[in-house]
Amino acid sequence: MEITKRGGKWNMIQLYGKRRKPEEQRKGFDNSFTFDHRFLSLLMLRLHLLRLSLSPVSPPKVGNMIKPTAFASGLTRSNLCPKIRSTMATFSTASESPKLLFRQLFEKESSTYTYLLADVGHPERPALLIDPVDKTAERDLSLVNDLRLKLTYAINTHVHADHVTGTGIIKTKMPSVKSIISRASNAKADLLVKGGDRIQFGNLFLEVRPTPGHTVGCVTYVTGDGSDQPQPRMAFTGDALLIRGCGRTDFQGGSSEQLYKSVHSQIFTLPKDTLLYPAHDYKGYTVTTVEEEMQYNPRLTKDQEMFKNIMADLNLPYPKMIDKAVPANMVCGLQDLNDKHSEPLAV
Ligand SMILES: N[C@@H](CCC(=O)N[C@@H](CSS)C(=O)NCC(=O)O)C(=O)O
Repeated sequence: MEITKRGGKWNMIQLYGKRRKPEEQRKGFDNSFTFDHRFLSLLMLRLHLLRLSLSPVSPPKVGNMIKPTAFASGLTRSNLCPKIRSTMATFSTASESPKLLFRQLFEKESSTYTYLLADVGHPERPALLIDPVDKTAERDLSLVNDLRLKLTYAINTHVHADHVTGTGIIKTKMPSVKSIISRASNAKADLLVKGGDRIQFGNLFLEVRPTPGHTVGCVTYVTGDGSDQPQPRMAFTGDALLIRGCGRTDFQGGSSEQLYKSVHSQIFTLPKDTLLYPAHDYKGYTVTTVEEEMQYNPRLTKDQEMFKNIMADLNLPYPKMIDKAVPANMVCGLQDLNDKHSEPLAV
């Protein structure tokens, strides 16, 4: 390849190129070869394969699991020739380093945050939504679509009392999406999780931590611990911990004693720089850290007895939608959709 500058423009005379048509030459185009991206791609692929043939062959290791990811998209060992087989395995390692795409989304009527996470380093771009809301489910799906993600899970941190989850609508529009909630919530969903479980999306995962107290089944989802996982870690605390606040404890099996223990044992023990993302904010905050809340949270920095008194004196009115929201969320938002939805739910 030769690169020249003529008339203030750089021109590439490329080995894999295409000569310009005579009429283009007459119009004053440069009469050298034009650059053709298809040929460049071919050249780069050849160089890449040459490089791969010199590197050791091993499938990607994810935690304790060996993932045969080269074969995840319909390719099987039997339909690959031996030479391709070895390069495919190595190729998948190189192309699948986890890379987190993260979006914080807001539903203004209930002041709810929904979170979109995806592994865009994985060829399938698997994604999950945490705490989607019915009113903004279409917006969330349109974003998933725009970003070319494959939505795998719609996850709830708990049975919400102030809004209906978007999980039902999402499952109706995208039946392959699996709903997730904690087993302790006693709600119905495709997958029921408990403390210690991992929710895998591509080569990234969320760890489930039980954080009861606002409701019996509240959990916090934390990004994985490991050098191949996002740093700093991120925790999606639902209503257990709000920025400079916490969830109320006066219904759905709430307990201030339990909430205090949950936050101190499951959230404040995370690394200090862990980013905390709550399910609601009523003051305009978006994110906080473990360190910040351990220092400034006006409720949770107190001792347990004081915390109990603070919570007992909150005197908040019941959420306006509680009578509609709780029954709907006990079936992950599928209450009006069951006739249209044939997939059985696991209890
Ligand atoms: N006004 C809202 C409900 C507000 C509310 O009660 N928020 C809950 C989380 S949603 S159940 C909460 O725990 N708040 C804690 C606090 O200190 O504000 C409505 O009517 O929907």
